[in-house]
Amino acid sequence: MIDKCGRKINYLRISVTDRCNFRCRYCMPVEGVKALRHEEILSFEEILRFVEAVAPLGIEKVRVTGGEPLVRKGMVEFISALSSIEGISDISMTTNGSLFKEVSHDLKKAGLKRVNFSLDTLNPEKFSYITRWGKLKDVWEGIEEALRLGFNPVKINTVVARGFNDDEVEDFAKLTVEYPVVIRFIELMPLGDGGWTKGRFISAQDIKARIKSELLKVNNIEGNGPAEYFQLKNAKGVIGFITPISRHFCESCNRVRLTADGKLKPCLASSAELDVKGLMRSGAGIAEIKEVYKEALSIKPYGHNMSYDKNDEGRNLKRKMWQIGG
Ligand SMILES: Nc1nc2c(ncn2[C@@H]2O[C@H](COP(=O)(O)OP(=O)(O)OP(=O)(O)O)[C@@H](O)[C@H]2O)c(=O)[nH]1
Ligand SMILES: C[S@@+](CC[C@H](N)C(=O)[O-])C[C@H]1O[C@@H](n2cnc3c(N)ncnc32)[C@H](O)[C@@H]1O
Ligand code: SF4
Ligand code: SF4
Repeated sequence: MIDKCGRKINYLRISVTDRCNFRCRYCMPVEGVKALRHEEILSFEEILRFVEAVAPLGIEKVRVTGGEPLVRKGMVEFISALSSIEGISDISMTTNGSLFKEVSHDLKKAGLKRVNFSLDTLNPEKFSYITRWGKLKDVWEGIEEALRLGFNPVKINTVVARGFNDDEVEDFAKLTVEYPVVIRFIELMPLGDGGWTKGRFISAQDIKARIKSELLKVNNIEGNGPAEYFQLKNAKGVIGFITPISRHFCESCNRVRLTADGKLKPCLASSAELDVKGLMRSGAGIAEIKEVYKEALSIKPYGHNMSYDKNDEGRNLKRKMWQIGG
């Protein structure tokens, strides 16, 4: 479907859980996180019913995210069921990668096409610091396994934070010489829940400046993501910059989101949400689900006004990244 701003919406991001086995410092607080109760989150059957309803309205691509999607039991069966829905041609996952290796083969067989790993440092001690207790080795083995199994492309998302990993930008970029991965540097958004804010922000322009090697412009990387791409000479992989703050890409936005607790969100950076769970649990059928989806598109904002300028905490959105499905 085309929304009121003329954008083709074909991408649904589904958060399958608000739980996570990490507590990345820019994302979640270490304590005080009250996880949703089992009955508060959509069952896989409910999510599948929703996808079946919206696929005929133009949703072709589905990304599974969270929280950490792989902490939810039954992911392989869920991916398999998703991939059998008519019209869904691209199923991908965004994961911290720590639990990926052992289920990677089954996920591939079930129909998962692409994986984006989040990895913010290449230093094991810094990795345990940023995630609070994670092991870099687990994630790296997951990435290598994804490459071995032929997931394509394999993307690595790196949120760059001043004073934490801005000294590693060149090292990340150089990974693309040896590995056929897509490294995407992401600007820190004021949607975190860990107290990392304005002082940690670095614009993509400044991130780029930390790469001393020549960057050659590249087009057409598979995926829906809002990034600008480059390549180092003779590299197997590609480098991208995601610029939610310094250069908005909302005019080409193609996505809506379903939260773990069953709210349909037309935009990551808006508190607007429609209650799909309540609707489905009150016995609504496919036609009513379609109507609520159309309503979401009709209120999808043209853009966002997240910024660090108004106050240091950014905007007071009702939900943070881990609760929306970053
Ligand atoms: N402002 C904004 N940022 C987004 C949006 N979607 C994703 N991002 C940012 O981009 C990062 C990467 O997102 P991914 O989950 O890897 O998904 P993607 O970029 O859509 O992925 P591909 O389909 O592989 O291109 C997220 O962690 C966010 O920081 C969005 O709709 N708006
Ligand atoms: C919320 S996580 C959910 C999926 C999974 N747990 C993971 O880490 O990939 C999705 C993405 O959001 C990013 N993210 C979290 N907080 C962010 C923030 N404040 N600004 C920018 N990106 C953020 C993470 O780095 C990760 O790449
Ligand atoms: S970024 Fe992902 S892995 Fe890290 S705390 Fe947030 S949801 Fe968990
Ligand atoms: S901020 Fe909203 S409108 Fe802009 S790209 Fe993200 S979801 Fe789309």
